Amino acid sequence: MLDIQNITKTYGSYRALSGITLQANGGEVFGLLGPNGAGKTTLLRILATLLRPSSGSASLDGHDITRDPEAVRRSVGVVNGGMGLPARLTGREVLRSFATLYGMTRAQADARIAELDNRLELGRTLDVRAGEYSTGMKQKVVIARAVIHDPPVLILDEAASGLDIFARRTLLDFVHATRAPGRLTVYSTHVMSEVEEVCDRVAIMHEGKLLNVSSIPEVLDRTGAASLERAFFALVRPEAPHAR
Ligand SMILES: Nc1ncnc2c1ncn2[C@@H]1O[C@H](COP(=O)(O)OP(=O)(O)OP(=O)(O)O)[C@@H](O)[C@H]1O
Repeated sequence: MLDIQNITKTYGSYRALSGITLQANGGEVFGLLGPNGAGKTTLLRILATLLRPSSGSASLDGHDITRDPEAVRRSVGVVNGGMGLPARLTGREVLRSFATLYGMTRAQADARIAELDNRLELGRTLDVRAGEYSTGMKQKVVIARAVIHDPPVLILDEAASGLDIFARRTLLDFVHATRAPGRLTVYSTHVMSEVEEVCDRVAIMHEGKLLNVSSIPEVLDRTGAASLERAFFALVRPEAPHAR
């Protein structure tokens, strides 16, 4: 479902990604975990065809990111920090306009909005203008907008950032409920507890490099660490005393 082969990205002389190779499968919630600057956003922007890799290749749902970016964009929904909503539109208007862009009829759009209302508890966000939203309301509509066309691949980049515990819970429950054969969610975060809760496997990144890809029990086993946080330190600084 996701196949990344030796992706490198340089900004001038700075190497943000060094030869990333990994695969993720349908049915998985796949975590991307790393501290600020690890390269997670750069990698996800490349997968979403918003940025070109310096070298290497990747395919998503069978579509090559450089040869067939249009097909990749149809197959993927993306949530990242930089997405605004038009202040004068209600949630329903935002979702209907995006549904139209994806070629959906009004009836299809409204059926999908009703389904997403159910799963994301959109509630009054649908009928209130985006300019009046709280952070949690905004993020719910941003997520609904990303998946309005029911893409097989969902990319969430720090999607829980800034959310209160209710909105965070709705998001994590949505991610759980979205897990299905033929569907992949890539969940990027620097928050270990979110990975522990929702991810089947996790890629641990640091300074543009991939340190480990496995399930959480496997990385604990490999490092001899008692928690994911300690496993991270064991991978980054094996000599440090807090690694285990
Ligand atoms: N346009 C750019 N020009 C130069 N350097 C960049 C650019 N975009 C990112 N970088 C650098 O590449 C590195 C990786 O950044 P990236 O945003 O991918 O990391 P991240 O893991 O998503 O971290 P964060 O959680 O802080 O967003 C960082 O050192 C960053 O400063």
